[in-house]
Amino acid sequence: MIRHLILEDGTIFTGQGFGSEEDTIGEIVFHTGMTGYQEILSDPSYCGQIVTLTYPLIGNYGINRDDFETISPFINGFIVKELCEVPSNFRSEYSLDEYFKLKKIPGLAGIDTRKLTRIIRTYGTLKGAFCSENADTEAVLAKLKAANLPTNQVETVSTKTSYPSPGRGCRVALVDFGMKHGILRELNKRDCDVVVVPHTTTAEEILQLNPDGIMLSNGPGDPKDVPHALDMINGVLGKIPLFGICLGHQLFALSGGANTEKMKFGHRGSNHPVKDLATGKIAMTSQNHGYTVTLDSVAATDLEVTHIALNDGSVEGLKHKELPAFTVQYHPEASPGPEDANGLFDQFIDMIETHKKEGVKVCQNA
Ligand SMILES: NC(=O)CC[C@H](N)C(=O)O
Repeated sequence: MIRHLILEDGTIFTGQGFGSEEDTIGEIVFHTGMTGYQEILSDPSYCGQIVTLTYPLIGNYGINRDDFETISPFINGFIVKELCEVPSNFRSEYSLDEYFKLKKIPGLAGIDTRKLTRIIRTYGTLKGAFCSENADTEAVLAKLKAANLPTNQVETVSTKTSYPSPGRGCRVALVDFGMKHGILRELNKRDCDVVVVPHTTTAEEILQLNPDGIMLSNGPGDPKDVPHALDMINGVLGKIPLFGICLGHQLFALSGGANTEKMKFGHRGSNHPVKDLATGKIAMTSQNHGYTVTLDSVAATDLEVTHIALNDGSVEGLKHKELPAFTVQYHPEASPGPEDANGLFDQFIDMIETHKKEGVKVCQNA
């Protein structure tokens, strides 16, 4: 099946459709990782977006049972240069084409993804639409230009009810704004007694769980679309240690009085160097974000910038100057990507232990 991709600037790419035959629209973003397409396509932070991969051959190890970051993907489309139709890996259960048919996600293969990426890098992230060979491209373009991108993605991807992921260690309330399973895996690995709660949970409801710490997950969209989380964050701040990742980091910044803004084309890849300003150490990090904390807005708050991106100097980490709370813009859980920053989960557990020793809270296994 021949399929077109139409960009809002009028560019038309024509390639081979795969997966579902549905026509979708979405914000087009590119990811530069060489591997990890299964984790990328199932990361809820891409909700509503069409993801293109810059690595030229995708699908060669298929889709397996173990590497999902959520149960069902929320992406609106996937674009690759060359699609591997016959995957070869002992874990593979589906080809990308079979999997996308099952999940009703349209794909496009055989277009020049370098050209597409250069357009995004030049003009910034733009809207795009998939349509069939026979569609009236002028009409699709007009519809695309008029279309508003959704603003309720956190509502779409967050759990509707709380659920436990039991352990014998510290109890962590994990606020699900569109949580990647990798975060839960890292907490479970450290034997945390996790309770995953919906994004609408209030500070009182969280404190009633008697947690030793709180984690703010990653998630899709603009952090300013989640204003209800700011009161919750301020309500628990200082009472229990806090760790936030990506959207969680941006919400922490907003709750502390700093600002966020949309980036031209964001950071999505597996090799973004980030500098820890306290130690001077550089970590290679996994990233997926289109918004960032505005550097100049942090100075007037009680927050401090702890990490910066070496590629563009943007804010990559924050901490509260006095209270036990820190956040990062990148993904210490990796999946996909390097695990250089994995120790941040241990830092969080250490922070909880220290907080407990100070007599504020007694942990189950203390
Ligand atoms: N992975 C994330 O949590 C992304 C955060 C936010 N949706 C952004 O694009 O910046």
